[in-house]
Amino acid sequence: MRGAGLAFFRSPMEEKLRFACDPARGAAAEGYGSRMLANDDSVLDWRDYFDHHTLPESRRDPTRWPDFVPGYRDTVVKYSNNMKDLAQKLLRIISESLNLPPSYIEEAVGEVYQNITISYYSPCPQPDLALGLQSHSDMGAITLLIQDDVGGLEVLKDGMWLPVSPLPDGILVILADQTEIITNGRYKSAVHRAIVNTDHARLSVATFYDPSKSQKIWTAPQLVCKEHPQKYQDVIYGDYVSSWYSKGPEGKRNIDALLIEQ
Ligand SMILES: O=C(O)CCC(=O)C(=O)O
Ligand SMILES: [Fe+2]
Repeated sequence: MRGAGLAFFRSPMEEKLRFACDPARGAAAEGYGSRMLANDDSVLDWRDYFDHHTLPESRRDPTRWPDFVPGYRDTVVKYSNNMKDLAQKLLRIISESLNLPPSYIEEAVGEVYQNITISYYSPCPQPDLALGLQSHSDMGAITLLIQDDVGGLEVLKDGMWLPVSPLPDGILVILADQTEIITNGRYKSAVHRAIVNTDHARLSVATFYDPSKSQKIWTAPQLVCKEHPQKYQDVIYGDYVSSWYSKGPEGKRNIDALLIEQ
């Protein structure tokens, strides 16, 4: 999967632009895009990406993906199916760890909407003025990330940014906001960002396991008690996503807007 991505990003711009995302389709459009320019004057995102809509199969149209890298489309389809299985296994383990029925979180999320985003961060002449990808938490249920050996991902822990050592053969699990809501905060979504450097390009592939826009997400009643009052309001996932796109992450967790005053 990383090889396919790298071959794409190293291809001539005119080839890549044949698969550019359509800005008219909004921020969630599929295809090749670039955030090398700031949309305001504060933070620069120094990142090229390719976003694939992979599940449910009705959204999956491999003709929208590169045709000039041999094996690209088959690789993405295979990877999509494998990552779905792995994400579901992990959600089962998480459910069981909380004494919920194994399929609890999977069912609470409903039909999976999976997107796969390859990010390519080229070397940046002034890394102190830019971020590869600004601070955010992922909005869906769970994200599986693979990366090369360059490093650049950081997670926020106790107010400090900690670098994540890149494990080129590992799959990094990033819990996302809906899992935090369903588990009443027992599992927390991770605030993370990507930084860039002057010398090395970096490639990562994030596979997002998200609910459908119409799915209602609520906290498992089994996890609400006197010691653990309900933390978050119920939310329709589509409304959650729109509020992120209208306000932007700005380093603050989108999920905090749902906090119930205790
Ligand atoms: O490039 C990375 O390591 C992070 C990517 C990421 O967080 C995302 O696409 O949501
Ligand atoms: Fe992320």
